Amino acid sequence: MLRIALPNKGSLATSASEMLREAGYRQRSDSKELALLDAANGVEFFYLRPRDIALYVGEGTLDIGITGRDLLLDSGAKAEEVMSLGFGRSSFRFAARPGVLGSLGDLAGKRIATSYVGLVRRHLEEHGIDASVVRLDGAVETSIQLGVADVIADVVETGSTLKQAGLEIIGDVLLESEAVLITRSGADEPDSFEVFKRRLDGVLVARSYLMMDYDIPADRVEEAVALTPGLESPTVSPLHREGWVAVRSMVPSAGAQRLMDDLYGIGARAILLTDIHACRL
Ligand SMILES: Nc1ncnc2c1ncn2[C@@H]1O[C@H](COP(=O)(O)OP(=O)(O)OP(=O)(O)O)[C@@H](O)[C@H]1O
Ligand SMILES: O=P(O)(O)OC[C@H]1O[C@H](OP(=O)(O)OP(=O)(O)O)[C@H](O)[C@@H]1O
Ligand SMILES: [Mg+2]
Repeated sequence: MLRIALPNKGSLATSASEMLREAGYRQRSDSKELALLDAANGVEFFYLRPRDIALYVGEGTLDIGITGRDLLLDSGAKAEEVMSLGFGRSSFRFAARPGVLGSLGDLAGKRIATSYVGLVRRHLEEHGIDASVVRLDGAVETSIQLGVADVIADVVETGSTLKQAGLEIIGDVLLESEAVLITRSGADEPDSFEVFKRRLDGVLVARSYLMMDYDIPADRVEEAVALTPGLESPTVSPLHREGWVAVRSMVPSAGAQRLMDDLYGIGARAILLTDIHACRL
């Protein structure tokens, strides 16, 4: 039985559950459920605070987990990233009132409020900066207005929270984060982990590719196939109409409309795009 830690609430919870559902696993219907057994697939899910997930996995209490890269690195747990999952993207940044800091060098002697003390301390150490770190649970943007800190270090997604608080970003991104699949560092691969990873991979591919079909004169097929090489190799089948063939190929969703225009331009017709519901490569 593969024991898997999943976010119980917050920014990652819904997307993580959706991804697992798309991969064919049972998911809880009530957000108060703490654990869920999917016996048919040989897995058991435990719904935990995203911040605690790396600890459970690092200690070996649970085999694998889904959490944010920033939370994994902040925790210092003995767990490592196996695969990035393409949702929950954010960046981790310093911010302050305009004019307070010219550059990150001016952080020395300042009070920095954050919920990610591990990340911030490591960054300060690496840059030889002596500043004090104020640990807060959330709403860190308000700490400046309330006089508890001079600078904050926090997750930025759209930037609207910073804007509302009248703060501006300072310096470069400390970390680009997204949801990641994690295991215990150095552990043997748990049973059935390969199948689990392949299923998640299948979801990522199904989300980022479409299936394209078109008909084309046989003498243009090499040109067309160069535009739609597929992942392995496109399927080319004969058509009843003499001198024409049908081509079927997976194409990246991004830019698919442009690709249809280009194919039309070289003589392809009946160009169809369809969703891929699930896949194993
Ligand atoms: N807009 C966002 N706000 C906070 N975290 C985000 C956001 N977008 C993505 N994330 C990611 O979600 C993870 C934090 O999730 P967590 O559930 O702890 O915080 P939260 O979404 O702020 O929830 P809470 O309601 O408990 O404050 C981090 O990996 C973070 O990078
Ligand atoms: O860049 P944005 O799109 O505005 O998102 C980032 C904000 O969202 C999160 O706060 P949340 O609403 O989770 O409140 P919290 O600070 O109490 O965790 C995070 O801590 C930032 O404040
Ligand atoms: Mg939050």
